[in-house]
Amino acid sequence: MPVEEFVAGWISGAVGLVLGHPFDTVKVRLQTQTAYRGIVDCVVKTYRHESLLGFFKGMSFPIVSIAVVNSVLFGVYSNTLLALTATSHQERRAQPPSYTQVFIAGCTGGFLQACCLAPFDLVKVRLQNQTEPRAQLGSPPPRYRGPVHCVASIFREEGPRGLFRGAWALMLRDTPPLGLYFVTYEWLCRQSTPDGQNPSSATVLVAGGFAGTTSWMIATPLDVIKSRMQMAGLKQREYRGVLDCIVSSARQEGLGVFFRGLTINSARAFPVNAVTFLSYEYLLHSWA
Ligand SMILES: C[N+](C)(C)CCCC[C@H](N)C(=O)O
Repeated sequence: MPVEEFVAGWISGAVGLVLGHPFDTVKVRLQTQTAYRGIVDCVVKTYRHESLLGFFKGMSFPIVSIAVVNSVLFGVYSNTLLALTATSHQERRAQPPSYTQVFIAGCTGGFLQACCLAPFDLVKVRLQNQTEPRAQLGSPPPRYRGPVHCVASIFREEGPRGLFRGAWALMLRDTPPLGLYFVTYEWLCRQSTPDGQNPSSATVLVAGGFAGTTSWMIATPLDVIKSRMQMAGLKQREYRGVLDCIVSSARQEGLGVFFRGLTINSARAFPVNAVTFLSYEYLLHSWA
């Protein structure tokens, strides 16, 4: 099982995360809180109340987890293709896999990375939703002092299963859209690359960006549900499951609720995934 895809996935994921985390924080707040009138209002209030650091809340954990998660995603994707087509990453330029094989490999990687991501994503969302300003005299302390305290509190208050709150919604959010993610990337690369050659950096950037944007546009409704289920029991009501969350959210706030964060998800996804794919391809090419 080639290891370099896992390492390249790790590094490329971390690079993309730092670039995209502020977008992600605004998105999570728009999806789970009613305190903001829109993206600009959320950005202004966050900056005014919490300074620039407010946009990077909850990032320390994902820096570690995105390494694991992106490593699993790209490593499992590439090795599933190896199992399906008996070709390595380099050989696949000359012998491209079918889009069905790419979709299956992407879904496999998407499902397994979601299993790894669930506890980390829960902690990220809980910390991102803490809107108290940095510790000031007299201001109420936030519920969680940091990622480790958050894990300990969830474990104590909600039990070990509490760390996987929202996991089913996360798996539904990630599995088909990540299959589509890799199909979009492969299709765009092949449209602008002569057979048997490696795509240019510009092609990789554009294909990676559109792959990320397409995937996030498809995934946003379940991303809203996932975030709400992760916050349930704290500020939000408890839900009896994914379907209950979907029905009660639609009943209380209308169908538009499922597209909260779509704009910011799409805006964030293009640069983040352009950089992620470019660094991934660059690392594999330099290690070939
Ligand atoms: C499946 N879903 C759309 C949720 C994610 C697809 C892209 C994942 C990428 N690491 C990023 O953070 O953008």
